[in-house]
Amino acid sequence: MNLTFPIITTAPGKVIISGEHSAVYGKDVVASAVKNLRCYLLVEDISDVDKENVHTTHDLELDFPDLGLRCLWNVEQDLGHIINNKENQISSNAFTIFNQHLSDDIEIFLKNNIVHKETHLSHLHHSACHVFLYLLLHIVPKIKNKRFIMKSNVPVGAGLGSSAAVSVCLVQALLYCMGSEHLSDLKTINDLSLLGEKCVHGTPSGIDNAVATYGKAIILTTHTANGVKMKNLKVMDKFPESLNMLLINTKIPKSTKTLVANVKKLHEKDNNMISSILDAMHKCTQGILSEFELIRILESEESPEFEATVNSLFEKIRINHGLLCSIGVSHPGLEKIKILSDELKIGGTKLTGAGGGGCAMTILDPYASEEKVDEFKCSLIDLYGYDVYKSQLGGTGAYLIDTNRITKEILLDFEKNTKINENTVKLIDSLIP
Ligand SMILES: Nc1ncnc2c1ncn2[C@@H]1O[C@H](COP(=O)(O)OP(=O)(O)O)[C@@H](O)[C@H]1O
Ligand SMILES: C[C@@](O)(CCOP(=O)(O)O)CC(=O)O
Ligand SMILES: [Mg+2]
Repeated sequence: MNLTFPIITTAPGKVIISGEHSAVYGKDVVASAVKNLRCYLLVEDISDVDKENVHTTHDLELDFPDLGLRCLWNVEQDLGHIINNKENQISSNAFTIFNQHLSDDIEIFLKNNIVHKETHLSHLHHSACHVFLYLLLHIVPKIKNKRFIMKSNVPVGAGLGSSAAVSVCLVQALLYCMGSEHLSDLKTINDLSLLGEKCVHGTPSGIDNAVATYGKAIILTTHTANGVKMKNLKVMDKFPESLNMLLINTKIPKSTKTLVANVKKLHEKDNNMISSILDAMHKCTQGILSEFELIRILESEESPEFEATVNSLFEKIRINHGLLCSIGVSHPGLEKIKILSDELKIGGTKLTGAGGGGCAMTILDPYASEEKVDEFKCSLIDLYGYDVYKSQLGGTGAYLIDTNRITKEILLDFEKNTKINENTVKLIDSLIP
């Protein structure tokens, strides 16, 4: 295989319609890719001129400008002790299994090599380096002379799956660097990106990386066969066309790791009570899916039955949010959105993703007036400074753009600018099927 560089890999963010947190405990979950939110990773060769310019002998560069993070490493000098340890070497029959030893060694390396202050940013840096090094050393430890520049339109830590989109982009790019024939094998990409999510928060359900890998909308269910838990992915054909959705970003920072750990503590403290809440969330997800199906059948004519089904959907979304609130994953900033949505009666609102800040979603009532919806949006923007997006659901999952399709314009924007340019996004997106 003739490997040419640069390449770009890209994957979408997601919105969880129902089932966040309960999914970690094997309950049903449904989520969709979001068309206008994607992550982009450029991988290119490091030239000798680049090295002379910074007077180093680095042969690996991580450049994550969204986090203000840049690391230059020399693979042999800095990471050789990790790579050469037999326990960190991944055999081909364990290629998609998480290696705790490797993850622990990376943790020690980062503790000794990255300046640690107890700030939100330094937690983000730590977690981003951990995921990057884990996937790199797991998939292609022999890598040399490559720069990885990651730029994303998925807001970081907002509940829209930025961590999973990052992992999926890294995995597909690393499979390319390895010269793997699994490069476009979505199952391998999905399995390996789950390992990246494990680095971020320990016990991922797999829904975020599945959506970032496969795109579209996905229902993830878990069943037990002979005592072994098995995950089943089902691509959902379509959402009802009569329903529009808003995504509201409070911009309140949160970490999925902390929220998942808090729910775990609660679950350990009162297993019975929390299990019942998780079961109720499972029923909510199943109910929401049935309402969607019925709405799709009924939506061509606005009958009383259609209206009743839409109301029943909103009821389940309300219950789902209440259940999430009861396990402590809401936030006063999210409740403000919920209250305003109830006051103006414009549809069903719930938090989405891990909660504790980040985003809420509102499915708009098709009978709500335009004025009320505008009042809702303007109040959120003007009163609280939130971002409001009209979300377009669906879209392509993991995708690789090869060297011949990367124009000078795209390359220059990646190399020179901190934030990805809107035109570059349009150019790249036009290359995605
Ligand atoms: N643009 C980005 N560049 C590099 N790393 C990123 C980027 N966006 C997200 N990440 C990674 O994802 C982590 C945030 O994940 P998480 O807490 O699960 O929030 P989210 O809800 O956005 O997935 C960050 O700590 C970092 O490791
Ligand atoms: C809380 C959880 O259900 C979703 C987390 O999503 P996000 O990282 O907040 O985008 C965790 C999971 O499913 O792995
Ligand atoms: Mg995440």
